Amino acid sequence: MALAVTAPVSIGGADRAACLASLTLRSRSRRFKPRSPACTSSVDGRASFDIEAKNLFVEVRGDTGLVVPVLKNCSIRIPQGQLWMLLGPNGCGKSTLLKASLYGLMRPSRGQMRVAQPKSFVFQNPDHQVVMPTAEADVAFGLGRLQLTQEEVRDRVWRSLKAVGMENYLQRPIQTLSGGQKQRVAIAGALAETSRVLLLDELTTFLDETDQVGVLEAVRRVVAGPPSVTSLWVTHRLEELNYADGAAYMENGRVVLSGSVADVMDYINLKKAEL
Ligand SMILES: Nc1ncnc2c1ncn2[C@@H]1O[C@H](COP(=O)(O)OP(=O)(O)OP(=O)(O)O)[C@@H](O)[C@H]1O
Repeated sequence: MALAVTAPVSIGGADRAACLASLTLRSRSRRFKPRSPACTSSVDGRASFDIEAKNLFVEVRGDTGLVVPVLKNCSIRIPQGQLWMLLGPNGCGKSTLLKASLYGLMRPSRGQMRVAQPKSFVFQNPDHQVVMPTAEADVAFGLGRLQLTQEEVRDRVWRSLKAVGMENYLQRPIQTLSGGQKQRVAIAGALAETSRVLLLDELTTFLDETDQVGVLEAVRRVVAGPPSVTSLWVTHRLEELNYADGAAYMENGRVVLSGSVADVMDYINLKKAEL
């Protein structure tokens, strides 16, 4: 069955019922209760979003010097205090959208991007981010520019490492940590800077299954807070959707579907079935 999706939609009704029978991917049992992807969390009852892109365009200059559009009228909204996964085929613009969320890494040419502050980006390869000799020194590194006492720094570092389950590794030389443990140190660094938004780019690419689950569970704990954090995670791994409150799917520079994990899974399975 062909499904033409040109704007953010959710799949429902007869289409959905007809497709469910052919699905091959089912959600594994979840270890947490996802929040409603359409939740409202502000005091006045209106929806509150920590990440919001509206009709965003991003262009880059290609190797030949020509300007290449990468994001084309891309829109997305991530509710406060939720973990959302961003999926889509290679080259559709996922990382670009994440980088556009951090002005400076990639500046939109048109449209609006609003991301709550402070915000942090965690890279795919922790070796590009975790640079100090010990876990403690690395998490403390970003705090140097703040006017904090030594005791405050120590306290923040410990609390941040504890949030990702790494409080027993304070003095551990970085080169002796696994990839997943380094990723958790990188996340702790963002938390120590009291980041309200975490932008996460394929964090588990280089990790085995144990480390993958360790990082996913750490991010879930961090998102739950307190204080709660909002997170957008780019992934190709469908099993990671089981940890998300919501999901968005991109194609050709724009978000074509955004909402519940079940809807995005259904859409991906539909696409697989069409191949
Ligand atoms: N600085 C740049 N110069 C030239 N092309 C770029 C640049 N940045 C991104 N692109 C192109 O924009 C497109 C989208 O790239 P992006 O990395 O955002 O995709 P992606 O969906 O994250 O891909 P993947 O899943 O493979 O990581 C690709 O075709 C990429 O080659």
